[in-house]
Amino acid sequence: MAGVSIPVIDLEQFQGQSTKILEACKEWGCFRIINHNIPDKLMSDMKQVVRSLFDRPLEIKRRNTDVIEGSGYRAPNEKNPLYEALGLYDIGSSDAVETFCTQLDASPQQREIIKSYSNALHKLIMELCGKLAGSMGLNHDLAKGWPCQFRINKYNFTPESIGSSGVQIHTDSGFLTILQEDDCVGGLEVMDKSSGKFIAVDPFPGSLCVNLGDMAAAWSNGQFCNVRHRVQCKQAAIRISIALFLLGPKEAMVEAPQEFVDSNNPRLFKPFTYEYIRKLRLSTGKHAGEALELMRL
Ligand SMILES: O=C(O)CCC(=O)C(=O)O
Ligand SMILES: [Fe+2]
Repeated sequence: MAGVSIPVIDLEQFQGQSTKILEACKEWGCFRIINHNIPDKLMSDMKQVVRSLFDRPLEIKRRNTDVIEGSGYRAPNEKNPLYEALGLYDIGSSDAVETFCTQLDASPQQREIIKSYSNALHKLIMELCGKLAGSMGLNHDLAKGWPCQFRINKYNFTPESIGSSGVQIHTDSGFLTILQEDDCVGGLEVMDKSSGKFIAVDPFPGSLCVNLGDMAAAWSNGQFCNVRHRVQCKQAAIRISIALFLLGPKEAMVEAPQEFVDSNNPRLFKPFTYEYIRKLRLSTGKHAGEALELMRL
């Protein structure tokens, strides 16, 4: 749909925009943030580090093993032949960040950039989640102690691949994702839930894209949209994106607070753990929100 774009939220004006942000969460499940306090230089330095990590030989990338299923290196495969990823669980742990750097032979300078980026993004995602909870009239420390998965993505788009899929349609499994997309190469598309049509999310250098996942839909008793999205190959170029996923409580049940439930808004989902949904998605191969639908009461 030409001319339609996702909402833009100015984080410096957050107080005045809480209605806009809640509307974005409900109608889109995604929005852009500007004035987020992450320096442009840190974002571009990190992108350069990411490119260089992907240029490591395969045997080095393979050292980046899973900590939880799906958290480590993903080589291109039959389903997603253009796509490669490296990852880290949990970015809130400085030991895990050090291990990631060591596995990938990061230089001292690259290590500093990865550490600064991790700290800054971790702080931002926690603050953003707190602000969302606050806008819903609840305690700001909703996500205290929740683990965060970090993933860097590389798409090797070629002239032959134009029009094909880089990453297939999915929802993110966690609560909130902050995505630094490629500042030049587009391809991300989000589904407009009212029309079911995909909308291109074009590059917007300096901003960050926020997606809400399955946990946010469950926690809000279905008020927030777990946005379906995909990446399409639009041009023959390497595309880099950097994603931070705030997952969900480690052990506690995910369920909507009583404030979101009344006779007009009955409880929609059975309580479940984040781990349960993550495993259900992986074991069924259903990644586009169907696992959450199985939890409906
Ligand atoms: O590369 C992108 O822009 C999106 C990546 C994504 O959706 C994901 O890592 O979950
Ligand atoms: Fe995603």
